[in-house]
Amino acid sequence: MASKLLRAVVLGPPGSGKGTVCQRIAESFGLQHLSSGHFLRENIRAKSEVGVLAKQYLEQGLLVPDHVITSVMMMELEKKQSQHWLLDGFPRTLVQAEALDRICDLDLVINLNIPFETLKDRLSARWIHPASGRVYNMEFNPPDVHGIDDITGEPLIQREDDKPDAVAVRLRKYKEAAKPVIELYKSRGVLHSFSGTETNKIWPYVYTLVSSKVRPVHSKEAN
Ligand SMILES: Nc1nc2c(ncn2[C@@H]2O[C@H](COP(=O)(O)OP(=O)(O)O)[C@@H](O)[C@H]2O)c(=O)[nH]1
Ligand SMILES: Nc1ccn([C@@H]2O[C@H](COP(=O)(O)OP(=O)(O)O)[C@@H](O)[C@H]2O)c(=O)n1
Repeated sequence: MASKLLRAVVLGPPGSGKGTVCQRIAESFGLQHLSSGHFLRENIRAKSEVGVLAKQYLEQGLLVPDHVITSVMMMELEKKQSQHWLLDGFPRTLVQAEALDRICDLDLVINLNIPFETLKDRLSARWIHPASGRVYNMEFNPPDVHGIDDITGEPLIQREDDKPDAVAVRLRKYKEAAKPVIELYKSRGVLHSFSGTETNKIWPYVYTLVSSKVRPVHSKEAN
């Protein structure tokens, strides 16, 4: 078992289950889950300089400029230098992947391949708890009480960019931007792709893969 700190990335289109899989990996292996989308939404809520700039892009389903998201993520990664980490939503373009290259060597890239129709269905039923980034789905993992976060009791919301028009733009943009990133990681031999329509079926394979790099927090098998 390697003792070095894990540097991992989860790639996949909107709705592919990056957040869901990252949350499970973070819980099972005790590593830091860093979601670029969550950081952007936190900045928007706080009306920070980055948030004000990013808002217009997120609302339209567009990617924020590379230098903006890269500087947000570099600041976060600097704070987590001594921990295992897992990136969700970053890098999304080749320029972002090259910036990440300058600060670390990735050990593992998990790529989620999910059919287009499945993505659209999932996003229309996604609800989030904005403060924590916890993700629910009215069919897959509904909250205990409709519209309420299980942990805090606060209201859940639907993301503006999960509305059908923005979803169509996001899915199209994802493909163009992600292709060279996927090619880069494939050529390095760190890319592991998983296809399917159900996270619960993909998860045991992801668990086994991550177990080959980091020790699970609890020594029970994935289920
Ligand atoms: N029906 C269904 N929904 C899922 C499955 N896996 C994840 N979801 C839900 O699909 C939505 C998108 O997943 P999320 O992890 O947020 O994807 P991301 O956009 O790639 O981070 C969320 O509402 C999840 O709860 C699944 O296997 N089946
Ligand atoms: N590297 C990134 C990550 C997110 N984003 C923005 O944040 C939005 C939400 O990203 P996310 O990773 O939370 O969600 P999904 O689009 O994967 O569902 C994206 O649609 C982009 O507008 C970005 O511009 N650049």
